[in-house]
Amino acid sequence: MEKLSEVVEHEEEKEDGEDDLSLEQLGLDPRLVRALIKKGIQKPTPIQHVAIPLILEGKDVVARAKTGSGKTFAYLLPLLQKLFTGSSTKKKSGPSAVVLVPTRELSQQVYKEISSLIEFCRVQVKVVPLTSSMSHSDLRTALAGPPDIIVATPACIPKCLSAGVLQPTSINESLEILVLDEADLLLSYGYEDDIKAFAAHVPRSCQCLLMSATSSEDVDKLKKLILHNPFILSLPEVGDVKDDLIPKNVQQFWISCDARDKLLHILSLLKLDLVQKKVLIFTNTIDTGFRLKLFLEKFGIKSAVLNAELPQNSRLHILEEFNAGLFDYLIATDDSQTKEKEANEESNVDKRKSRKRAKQKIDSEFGVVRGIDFKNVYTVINFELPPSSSGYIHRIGRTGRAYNTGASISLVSPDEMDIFGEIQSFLRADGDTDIIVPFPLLTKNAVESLRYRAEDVSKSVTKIAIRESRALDLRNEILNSEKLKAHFDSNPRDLDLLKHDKILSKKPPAPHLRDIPDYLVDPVTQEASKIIKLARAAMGNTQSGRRRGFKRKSRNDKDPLKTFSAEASKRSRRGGGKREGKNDDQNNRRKKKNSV
Ligand SMILES: Nc1ncnc2c1ncn2[C@@H]1O[C@H](COP(=O)(O)OP(=O)(O)OP(=O)(O)O)[C@@H](O)[C@H]1O
Repeated sequence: MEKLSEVVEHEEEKEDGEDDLSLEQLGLDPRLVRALIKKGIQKPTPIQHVAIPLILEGKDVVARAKTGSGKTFAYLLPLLQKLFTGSSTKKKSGPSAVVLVPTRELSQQVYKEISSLIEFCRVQVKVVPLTSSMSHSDLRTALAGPPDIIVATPACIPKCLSAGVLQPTSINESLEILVLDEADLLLSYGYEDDIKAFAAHVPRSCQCLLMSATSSEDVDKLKKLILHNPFILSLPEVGDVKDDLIPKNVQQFWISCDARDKLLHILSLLKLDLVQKKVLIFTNTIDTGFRLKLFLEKFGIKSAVLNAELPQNSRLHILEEFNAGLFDYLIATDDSQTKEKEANEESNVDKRKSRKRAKQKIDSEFGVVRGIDFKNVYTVINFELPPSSSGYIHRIGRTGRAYNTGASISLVSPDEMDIFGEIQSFLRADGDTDIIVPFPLLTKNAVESLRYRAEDVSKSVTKIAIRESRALDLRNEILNSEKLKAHFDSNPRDLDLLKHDKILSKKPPAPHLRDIPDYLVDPVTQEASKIIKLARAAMGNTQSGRRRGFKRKSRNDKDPLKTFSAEASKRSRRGGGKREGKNDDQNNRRKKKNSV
């Protein structure tokens, strides 16, 4: 039986916030409510509003809601509440709850979220994160006790079972709640057999929850495998938009350019201050990520890279630093398909050696994008389009999380028009106009003014330079990783000292490339950049390191992408700065979209 529409429709009626339920009214324990308030959370998101009472009642739930909609608390809060108030005094031989996630990064993230709630609530609940790379003795130690909650990737559980550190009978006797988080990804990460092996030991009485950002055959498969008679919650946010997969507070833009002009375009966007920080940039291969980093470095733009090749400690640390605002630009290489592509590309260079290297080095439980809660990312840039629409949705979902606003810009070359068309039609409701609109702030003149410098510099970023920097970065990070592991447990403050956005080129950037002289920038772009800076100041975003609270109230009126008018800038144009022909039309379309 699937029970959906009445719950969801009720939720949509409350969009204007008139009769929002408070956290207490959801039936949450006062300790949890206090913990949430300490974390700056005042009221539930729509998915929390619907899911929490059902989960507290003991129902199996499948929750599909867009990226950044607060699905983690939607299952964690009732899960913890059940453990706090659990009536059983019998000593358990196994965990009461298991949370399965597709990647190690997510496992850490969920573990930290649970730990901080437990700490705020001051209750005795033990949670452990497990990864399949842990040794048997580490797993044994972690499971001694036993813990109340295990957070793990699915591959871990069969490993624990076969190593004898977790007994099937203990699971069968103890397990009360099983969560499959990011369920749409669990099977695509190759965990089907692991989940099946585990499912055989899950008792029928166990409450099962399945959370996902998109619906797919994989989600249905998992649903059939694990859940009994669940409530299906699917949350489109706005009634008249087909199925708003990407939060409506994220504006999506694209820029058409040749593949060889992508470096030039991204330079123009960043150097001319046309995007708001923090910025997360996606590439499809690790080499492209390094190419971009080296190129930007030459212009004095420091960035860090994040990819599957880096040691796990470094990856976690890079994420922590970026979230803490220690640097503004992160270049991430994502996607499991990318991993294969990367391995294939390398194998052409030196088949045997490289294949071995690719296999060894690229972590199959790594996911940059999927489910990771990047904090305060305002702009996501697709330097290259991902190979699928769902990849696009997960990437863009790193901005506009919870009640924040954000923007995305995709650089699209002619050979990417097919996948771009697919993404557009995937997002578009029947008869609707395109959701991803041309980016209005970058003029042809602005781009051309930087062409000479960009082309000159891009020639110096050779394949050899890329290979060397990639090796150097890896070496540094392996060293960092060991130091990190040993040191930071006891000296958490020292985390700040270890920077990941270090310059990789041998020479420092030339001063004439670091600063773009005014005469090179046309008046329209100058104005756009000025507005972006003002807006940043008005939004309190001058220091990227400061964590901003979530504000329900829209900040659209201060958002330059919403207020910048082509007409106004034309008036102020002093001789020459001609905008790209399409932009007026684009602005009109954009305004129309924004008024929805
Ligand atoms: N009720 C709330 N009010 C404000 N912020 C919230 C609320 N609930 C969660 N958040 C914050 O919103 C952000 C996104 O939440 P979360 O990671 O759970 O999203 P998600 O739906 O799991 O996204 P994804 O599908 O990308 O994994 C987090 O930083 C979280 O702390």
